[in-house]
Amino acid sequence: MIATESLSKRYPRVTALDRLTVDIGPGVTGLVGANGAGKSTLIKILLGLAPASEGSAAVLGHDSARDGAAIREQVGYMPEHDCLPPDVSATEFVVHMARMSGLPATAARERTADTLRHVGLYEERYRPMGGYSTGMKQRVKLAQALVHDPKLVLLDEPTNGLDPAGRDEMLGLIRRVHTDFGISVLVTSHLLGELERTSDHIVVIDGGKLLKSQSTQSFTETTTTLLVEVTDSDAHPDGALALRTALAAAGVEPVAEPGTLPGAARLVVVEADEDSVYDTVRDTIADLGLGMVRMEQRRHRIAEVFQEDREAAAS
Ligand SMILES: Nc1ncnc2c1ncn2[C@@H]1O[C@H](COP(=O)(O)OP(=O)(O)OP(=O)(O)O)[C@@H](O)[C@H]1O
Repeated sequence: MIATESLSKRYPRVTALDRLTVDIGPGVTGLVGANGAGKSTLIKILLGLAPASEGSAAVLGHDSARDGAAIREQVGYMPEHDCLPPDVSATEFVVHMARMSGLPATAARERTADTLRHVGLYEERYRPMGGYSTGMKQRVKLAQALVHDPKLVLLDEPTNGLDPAGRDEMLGLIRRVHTDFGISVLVTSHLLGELERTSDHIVVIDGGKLLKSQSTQSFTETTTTLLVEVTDSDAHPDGALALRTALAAAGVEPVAEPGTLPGAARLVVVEADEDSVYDTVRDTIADLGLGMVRMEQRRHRIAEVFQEDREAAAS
């Protein structure tokens, strides 16, 4: 979908991209980096809206420096900042954007209605956008990126300014852009954890340089930490507590788990550094007469992988 080769962008005072070489395939790719890491600069170069200082970039096989118009025909772009005209409605605006992309009038109106419904805008779509909430504006920006049925969309910080519920809804919508329509997505965020569930692949840049590019799956490899969930029983109304106590007595000391996991209070967490721990856990649960709901190896969360990398670099 996207390939850059030693791509650099230098402004008089700052190097926004520094010899960035990266390949991005189909699916949903998260582009992560702190503010100022160079994400928006990369997107503008890919779209052919800004020239690179050095190196090259190709999108869907087109050279960004030469074929910007061909790229923009097949690619949707959701800019980061608020850029919607306040005095027109979402429908008028998205129809206009569809017409700009070359759709005939009837097709533009039909595609607009479908796309706005897909992003969750209904009756409000006839009202002027000046009165919209941030979440509604982000949805319109997403809709105009999708209306001409692109092969790829570049979404610049689509969750910016949203509350946690709005953020989750937007991330769900982005996932569906790929699963429902087969459109590939490059989505940027300064929050690593946020793209963990949404992306198939993660690219991390820092100071314009490539830090990592790998599948989300390989970021979240399994650990030796074992999560165990058990049922309660009449004899043990708090099954998890009973299991923790019995495991400690059997020489397997449960470890504390940060309360960030869903249902953390109901989970018993042990370090399974030896295979015998699995047997001890199973036998202890059977002896207590509890039901085992699940026993699974915990997966790394991406943020922890980076924490470990940073700690390794520091030591
Ligand atoms: N037109 C410009 N002129 C000068 N410097 C610029 C220009 N555009 C961006 N920069 C600088 O280049 C660096 C990268 O900016 P960029 O907007 O690409 O970062 P970003 O990762 O998208 O961050 P943010 O999310 O804050 O926009 C920053 O230091 C920024 O100040």
